Amino acid sequence: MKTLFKNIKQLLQVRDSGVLKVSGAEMKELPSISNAWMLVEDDRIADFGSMNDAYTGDFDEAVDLNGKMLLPSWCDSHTHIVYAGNREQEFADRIKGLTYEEIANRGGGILNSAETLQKTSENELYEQSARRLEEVIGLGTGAVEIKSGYGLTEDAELKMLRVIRKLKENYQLPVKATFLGAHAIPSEFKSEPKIYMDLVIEEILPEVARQELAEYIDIFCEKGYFSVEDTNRLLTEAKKLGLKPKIHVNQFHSIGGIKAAVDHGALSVDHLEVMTSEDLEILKNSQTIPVALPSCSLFLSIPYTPARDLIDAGLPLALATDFNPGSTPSGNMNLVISLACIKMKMTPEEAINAATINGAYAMELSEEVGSITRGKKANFIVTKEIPSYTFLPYAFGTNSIDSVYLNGKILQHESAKSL
Ligand SMILES: N=CN[C@@H](CCC(=O)O)C(=O)O
Ligand SMILES: [Zn+2]
Repeated sequence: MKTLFKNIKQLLQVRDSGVLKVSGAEMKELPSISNAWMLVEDDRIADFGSMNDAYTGDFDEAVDLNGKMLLPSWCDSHTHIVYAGNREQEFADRIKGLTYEEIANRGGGILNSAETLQKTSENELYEQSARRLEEVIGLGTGAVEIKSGYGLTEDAELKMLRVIRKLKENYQLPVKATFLGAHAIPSEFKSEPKIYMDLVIEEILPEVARQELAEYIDIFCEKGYFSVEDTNRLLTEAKKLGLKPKIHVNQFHSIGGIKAAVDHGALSVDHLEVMTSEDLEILKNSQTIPVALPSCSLFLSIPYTPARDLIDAGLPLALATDFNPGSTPSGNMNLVISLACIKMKMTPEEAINAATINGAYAMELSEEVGSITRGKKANFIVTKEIPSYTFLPYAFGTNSIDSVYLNGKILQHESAKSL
């Protein structure tokens, strides 16, 4: 099946194969073709060019995109989409003056979500999570990473990871799974946190690896959660089982998590709201990609990741949602790119690069998705008629998406199932 998309106002993020991420000043460039065509053959991008050099080959169907733009789907490399229930009561409590930390200290926060998830059946958890996944696909996400970490017992962590596996099987977008058993210390281990780490490392992790339920390992390396020593221990063991680190660091404090991550060859370090110059230097000498989560900063009123410092130091940067019930109850990558521009002073080109090709890199998917490249998966967004691509982050809160495609097929009725 060959479909020709013609009269595309602008075809965005056009790259040769081999560009797996963009760093520093490269992020200012968003290669594009104005007045373009693109040919999709089955589930792949087959070819593209300028309408001035029109496509003359055969095709089965033509779609006229007069005035509309086409860009690769968003690649959301950090989410916690699989969770049960919500935490809107904590939201109201924070408005009244309690802090995120105070709520966590009185047994709320991650432990609150874990209690709910433990009581929720696997089927119900799947149904709630599938609804969220369908919502974000409709918002233009075409590849996603999903973490466990709201189970905090062997049974509940494995339940979460089985739900992620089922989402992978049932939905037509690449899904990567991350084991985040070290997300918070359950209350029963409060006085002996080491025993919980022993459980995660000696019991749960080997089972996750045996059942091949996750590609990545994560830990919340933060004061009051897990130490650098815990991080080193976990990452050492996970590596032996073939799980690469993508870890939560520097959300509230810089305690040495970035160094530990880089020492263990982490694929990404995520959050980074609090950065020291030493942290920046360590990243400059590494292959680890920083990931910023601006919707979390908005929701918790905490600092934004210093994107300018990172990019101006020549580093790559990816943007992701962090979709979760506590710190970011939103999986909207369109809002993420707006916040990146408005609050982090990223240019529209930098934000779109960070949310597409660099997001794909942060999931080891940039040979498959993240740019308009011959041979890549035809996962893309068609915009409404908009004046320029800058309109996407500029018109924050506006839905500028006309339609989304996964594997060359248009999403019907808000559902990406069984395309
Ligand atoms: N910071 C750690 N984990 C999540 C939030 C967890 C929660 O509050 O439920 C995050 O990435 O923001
Ligand atoms: Zn997170």
